[in-house]
Amino acid sequence: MENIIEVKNLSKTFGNKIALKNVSFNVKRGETFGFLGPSGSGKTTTIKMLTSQLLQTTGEIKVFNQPLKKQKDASFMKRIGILTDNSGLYDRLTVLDNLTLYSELYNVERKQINEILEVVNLQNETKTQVKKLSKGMKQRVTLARAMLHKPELLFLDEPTSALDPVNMKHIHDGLRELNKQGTTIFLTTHNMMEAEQICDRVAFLHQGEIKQLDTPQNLRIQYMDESVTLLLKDNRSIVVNKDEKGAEEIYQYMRSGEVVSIHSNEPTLGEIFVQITGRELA
Ligand SMILES: Nc1ncnc2c1ncn2[C@@H]1O[C@H](COP(=O)(O)OP(=O)(O)OP(=O)(O)O)[C@@H](O)[C@H]1O
Repeated sequence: MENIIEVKNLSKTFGNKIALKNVSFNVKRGETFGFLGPSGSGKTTTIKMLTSQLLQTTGEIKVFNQPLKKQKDASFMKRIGILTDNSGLYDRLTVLDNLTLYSELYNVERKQINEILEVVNLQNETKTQVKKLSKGMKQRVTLARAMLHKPELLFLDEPTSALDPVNMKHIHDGLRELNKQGTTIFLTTHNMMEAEQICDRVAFLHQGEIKQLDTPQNLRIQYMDESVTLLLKDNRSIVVNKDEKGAEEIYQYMRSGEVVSIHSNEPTLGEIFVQITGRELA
């Protein structure tokens, strides 16, 4: 699969503060790629450099097969969508007027606004002024705006940080659908559940460096415990090693008909992150 983003030896320093250290990765066309890291690990800095909002100190970035600096033009901006914390919404305008303004800029059909409003669950707030919305609602309008023109490549910086579980699910469903329709998604998050649910591959960022990069499934297998858990009929659960002795134990429990279920002890992405970096994601 063709790379839509190529990053080689990327670094960024602010004065003597190193925000990003020699980071390299590729994002394939069609995938949802997650950049996971705790606060201050360099996620926003990376998104800003990938979207031409910030210049790198050293390293190369290619987007759509072109070095990035040559592309800061309208045609490039039309191919991407960006959600960052600075919302850029017009506070005194309604939700609908904000999106209409944007749709005119990007030649988006009116019916697409209604579609997107449903994706972000704001179909009943179209006439509400943005200044009267809650933080989570504003985040959803900003997200709607970033997705409205169904960009080839969508950058989302912590897209669901202010959302409750119901709206988070709405957004995840919407992102999956957009991805199915062909949008490549690059998202940052410190929410490992979010990453597990929607990302095809994830990079673990810690203090400006990529510590791991793989599919969630491969990471879970790589860091899997050498044991399995048996749930028995009397509600006991026992942990058995994956060795000859363990096999014998499992055999005995199976023979006596006590086993309800057996499952492997796969760690969550959050647990893997702690194993690698010694600190929590959130
Ligand atoms: N304009 C700036 N000037 C100086 N230092 C900066 C600037 N922007 C970011 N930094 C520093 O770079 C590091 C990475 O910051 P960045 O905002 O990329 O982290 P992040 O992973 O997005 O964190 P968060 O989840 O809190 O948004 C931090 O130590 C931050 O203080």
